[in-house]
Amino acid sequence: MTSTIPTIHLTAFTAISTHSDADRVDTGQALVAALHRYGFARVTGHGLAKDDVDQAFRCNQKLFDLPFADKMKAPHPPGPFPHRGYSGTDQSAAPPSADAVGNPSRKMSDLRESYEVGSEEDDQQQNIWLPEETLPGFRTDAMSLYEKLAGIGSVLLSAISVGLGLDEREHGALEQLASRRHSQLRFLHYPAVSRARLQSGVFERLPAHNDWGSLTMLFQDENGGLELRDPQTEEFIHAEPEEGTLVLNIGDMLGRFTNDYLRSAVHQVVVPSPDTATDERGIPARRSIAFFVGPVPSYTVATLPRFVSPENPGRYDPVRFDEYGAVVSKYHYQVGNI
Ligand SMILES: O=C(O)CCC(=O)C(=O)O
Ligand SMILES: [Fe+2]
Repeated sequence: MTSTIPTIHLTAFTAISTHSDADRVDTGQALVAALHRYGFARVTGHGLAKDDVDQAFRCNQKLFDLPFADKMKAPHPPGPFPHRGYSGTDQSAAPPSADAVGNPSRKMSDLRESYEVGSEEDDQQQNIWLPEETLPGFRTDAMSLYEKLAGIGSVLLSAISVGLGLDEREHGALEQLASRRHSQLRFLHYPAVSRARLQSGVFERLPAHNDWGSLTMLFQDENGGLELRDPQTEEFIHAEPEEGTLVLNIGDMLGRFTNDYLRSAVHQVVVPSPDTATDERGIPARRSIAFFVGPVPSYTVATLPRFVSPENPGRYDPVRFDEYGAVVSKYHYQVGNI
């Protein structure tokens, strides 16, 4: 693996008064260059305070540490929609037999649990909450995190707009790709993997996929595993966890909007190689928090004319975000990716 993930310092956009317009153009262009070349970047100076990140991971831990029966008080409904509440399997149940371990049809959810949250003002999907007494403060904390991350999503889009040099009309179209009421916050927990299970083969915790929104911000704990595919070499690059850094990746909507000038990034979460399992018990658990920025569901995403030319014909027809999401999420649900 030769490539490294570029790091962009966003302070020109998050500490406005101490930076000039020229700084913002430099930052925007550096961000766009990274997203054009790779479809992803690390971002520092994003404006989410360390305390907020720590609090978010405490929330993640308390949530998934609950007994399975408690987590099932807010179950994700069957099917991909609404994409809200808890998905996972009972980790305390008997581990699968050796046969089941080698069986590729085993549900991926054995290796992952998640909890999805949206805006309280989302008119399409309602949140599914645990009873307050089951996890006091979770609802308030999750909503506060949602709002902060939605704000950072808008800042990132502004930086992209400056970097692309969009005019006012084009900027208006880009802004439609981020709806504060229709984005999604996802808490993820990948349980520890025992030595016995590791020896049965290395598998993904989350198979390779693209996100279908506009862009995704990802915070991960110190236990790595996230890999992003370099679109030129097609090699996966390991995103080594770094404190204070989020990993930004482009989703399908921004890919379509820019005719792939900004590339929707293929990414996955792998179980670290068994050789790295210094712990007798195997590979430790991993936690992450993803925030998916997306358009209003009824919005039709069309490629900006500036990205289309006779040499570079348009690759995509306009598509309504909800119609696109319905097809893609149904697929992901069927294969067990969500
Ligand atoms: O957990 C991670 O690092 C990645 C999560 C992810 O890609 C997703 O939820 O779409
Ligand atoms: Fe993803």
